[in-house]
Amino acid sequence: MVIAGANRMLGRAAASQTQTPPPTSEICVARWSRVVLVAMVIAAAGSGGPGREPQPSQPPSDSERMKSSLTPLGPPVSRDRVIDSFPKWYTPEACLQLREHFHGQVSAACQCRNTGTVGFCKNVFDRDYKATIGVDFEIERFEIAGIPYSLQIWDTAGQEKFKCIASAYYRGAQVIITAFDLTDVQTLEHTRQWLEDALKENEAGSCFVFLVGTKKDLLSGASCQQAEAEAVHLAKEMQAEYWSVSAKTGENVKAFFSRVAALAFEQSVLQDLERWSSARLQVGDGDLIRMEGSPPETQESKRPSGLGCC
Ligand SMILES: Nc1nc2c(ncn2[C@@H]2O[C@H](COP(=O)(O)OP(=O)(O)OP(=O)(O)O)[C@@H](O)[C@H]2O)c(=O)[nH]1
Repeated sequence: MVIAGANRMLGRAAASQTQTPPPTSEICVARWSRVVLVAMVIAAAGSGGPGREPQPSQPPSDSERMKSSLTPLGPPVSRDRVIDSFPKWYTPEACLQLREHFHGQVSAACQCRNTGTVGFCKNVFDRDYKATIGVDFEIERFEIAGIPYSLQIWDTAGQEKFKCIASAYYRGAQVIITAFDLTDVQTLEHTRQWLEDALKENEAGSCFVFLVGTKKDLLSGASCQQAEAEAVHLAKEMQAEYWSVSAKTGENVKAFFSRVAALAFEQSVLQDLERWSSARLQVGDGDLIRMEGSPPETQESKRPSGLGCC
């Protein structure tokens, strides 16, 4: 099954990623989280240290996937990846998070700060369709409320013949994005199956779910409204948040990925705050969320890791 928009949309949004991470001397908290694209689903992620990103050729191991990663402070991210305020939804009818601010605990833990910015993302739209073979992988770096944060984006193939490969990448996703072609309502139906497959591999209620209609540039007026109304209806059933985007014009792409990143970031911080509730948490010099004390004993924390807690 082919859903248009996934790769190219990612290409645009996943931009100038894959820069070499800095040395792991300073550490901040960000949980592994992944975005799985079910034919276009994403999983968000905190980036690991040098050489610690999972390789695109194989699904991440349990330790890579589950451990709370300790993100080194990186070089400044590009200006359009800086998120200072909680990004808004696209459709209030199909949105589970209508609030407009970061969770109070997250705002308190993070000290917003301005950073210098360098560069802009590559802005590519490819009109030729090249099928995803199995899975594509991108890392997109953000700065959210002054804290460096990375999304790992696993774009799984939409074609039926790659289904087995794709499903190996669903587990441990923090965000699931399932996409369809707004100009072909039949593709909307397929999103149910992709979502079901992705949810099977994850704990109930552990993922943010997004339904995304692509090729918005090809529709307007009543036909666009009609397609969106059907999508919003399905999104409500799926307990998903709905977005319409265009990879070609870039409409809503940045806003969408900002929203995904912000929700994933907030959840990561809240989970880490909960896990470390007995420890003292502090934002160090505006650069890092710094933990002191011992985290609760978990299987994760018992695993040997080169990334110690600061
Ligand atoms: N006009 C227009 N074309 C688009 C848009 N998004 C994708 N396309 C085109 O649709 C075709 C398929 O896009 P892909 O993103 O590769 O589709 P996909 O669903 O990811 O495909 P698989 O990864 O193989 O599942 C390509 O020819 C793209 O150029 C869009 O927003 N507008």
